[in-house]
Amino acid sequence: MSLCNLVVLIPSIGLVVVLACIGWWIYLRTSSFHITVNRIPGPKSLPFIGNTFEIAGRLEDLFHVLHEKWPQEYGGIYRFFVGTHCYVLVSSPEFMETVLSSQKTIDKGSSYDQLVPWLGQGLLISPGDLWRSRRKMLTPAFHFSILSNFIEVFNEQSRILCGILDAICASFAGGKAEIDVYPYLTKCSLDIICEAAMGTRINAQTEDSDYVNAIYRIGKLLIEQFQNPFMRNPTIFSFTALGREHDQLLKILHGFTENVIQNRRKILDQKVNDESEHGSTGIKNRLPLLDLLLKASNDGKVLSPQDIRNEIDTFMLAGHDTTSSLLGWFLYSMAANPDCQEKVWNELQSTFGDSERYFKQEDISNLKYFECCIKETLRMYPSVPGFERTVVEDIQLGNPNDFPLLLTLIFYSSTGEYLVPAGCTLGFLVFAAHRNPKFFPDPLIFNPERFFPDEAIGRHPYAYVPFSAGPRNCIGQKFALLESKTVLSTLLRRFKFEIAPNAKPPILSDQLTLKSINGIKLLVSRR
Ligand code: HEM
Repeated sequence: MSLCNLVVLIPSIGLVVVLACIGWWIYLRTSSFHITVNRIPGPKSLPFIGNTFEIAGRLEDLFHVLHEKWPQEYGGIYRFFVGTHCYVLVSSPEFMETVLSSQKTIDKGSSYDQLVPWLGQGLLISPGDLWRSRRKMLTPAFHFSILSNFIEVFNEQSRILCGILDAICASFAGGKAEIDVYPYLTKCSLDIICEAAMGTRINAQTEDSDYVNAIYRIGKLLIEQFQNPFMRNPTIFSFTALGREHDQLLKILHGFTENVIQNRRKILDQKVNDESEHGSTGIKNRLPLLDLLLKASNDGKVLSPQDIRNEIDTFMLAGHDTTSSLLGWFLYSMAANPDCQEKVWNELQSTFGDSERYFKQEDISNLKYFECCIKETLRMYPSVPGFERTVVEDIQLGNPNDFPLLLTLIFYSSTGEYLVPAGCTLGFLVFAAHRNPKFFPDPLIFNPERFFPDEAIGRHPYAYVPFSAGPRNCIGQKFALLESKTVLSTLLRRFKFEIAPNAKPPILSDQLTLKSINGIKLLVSRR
């Protein structure tokens, strides 16, 4: 290209950029969408780029900006832009209630798209009517009477975990081991959900398996993909090494689930034949989820084999990563608050004494302080620190009719009333909400007494939402709590947990669930 051409080209490009910026500036100031969203407080944003630079970078920085810095600067609602897309994030209980209790804001946000190749349209991400019919179909699988069948699995796997920790402690001088407890807890909850959802033992705690390694790896890979905006484009992603690895992992994960489903279908068919000829086969009725799906499938007419696989894969993810997070943060909280650990230990002693017996559902009523410690852990370290919905119809947050019309028009945003227009993504900042000093004074202090019945009276019901709330809340809440109580009580009866003298505080990040980037390293010893 000649010098003469360059002399013409460079100013032309400059002119186009300037004109585009002016056009964008005029659009921002005149479009009703932007006038409406800009009434919501939030950081200043650049044309086309929005606030992308402020949230780019390390996971821990992103977490800090979204859950701590901006809520402190702007309060219970703020907006920002990634490129030209508007996100409105809420942590005020009043706004959470309006949205979460509505049947209109059911569809998930675009951040979940990355999970589609693995989970398809499983319950966690399915939209509108599809979600409604699946939720109705799956709810009976979580009935109280069915959950009690699983307590044996919870106890068995807790014992295996204790055996592993025992052996590790014994290998350290003085019987006190310094370990990152997180991987052990993850494998325990993987074993539990696998048996509960699929009726299959993967022995994640004791054996190496391609399936377990693939589940581990895909969680990390999805975070790597999320961190790179280019990789979020499926076409670009498919040409990268990470994209190819992703496809390999999906082959392993889908292949495993399909195999289990086929085997279970054969067993069920066999069971029906045997029962019609000889009465019950005596096979334990411990597999409501997969059985329920297979029975509901009506030979593929209602649920295709892929639909069933999607639901099972969804439960494998939603049912293990969340619980491991709770187990890990609970042990950390106990180690960091030895007085609370002693109180829980005393309560366990008076319930179990020195007996090695299994945890039973009836024990729960004797373990009130322990239960408050679990609730307080989920307050300070909610396993799901944030989640999203797509706004398909404009939503009014608050009620402007409570205010005189003129006042509302002039001071729209300062009255605390906002309109969130269709097209935005609404995010729920559970972590920020749980650390709001208005509802939880001294929020950084671990204080289980906040959940004593007298203390909790009058607290806004949406100030504490670890399992979300409203129609699209966590379907596995009761399962998760029963599992956690079994595993944690078994661990605390046998072991003491302490913070290692030179341990660095955990670095928080949202990696599908709330995780510590530097693990959860504790000193573990036998009681
Ligand atoms: C401490 C443990 C757990 C926590 C804190 C938790 C929290 C949550 C939250 C906040 C949501 C809503 C997410 C959103 O709207 O995007 C959710 C949804 C869900 N959870 Fe859990 N969860 C836990 C354990 C479990 C377990 C053990 C299972 C399965 C056995 C499970 C299955 C699901 C499913 C399938 C959904 C989607 C429900 C729907 O959209 O209808 N969760 N969970």
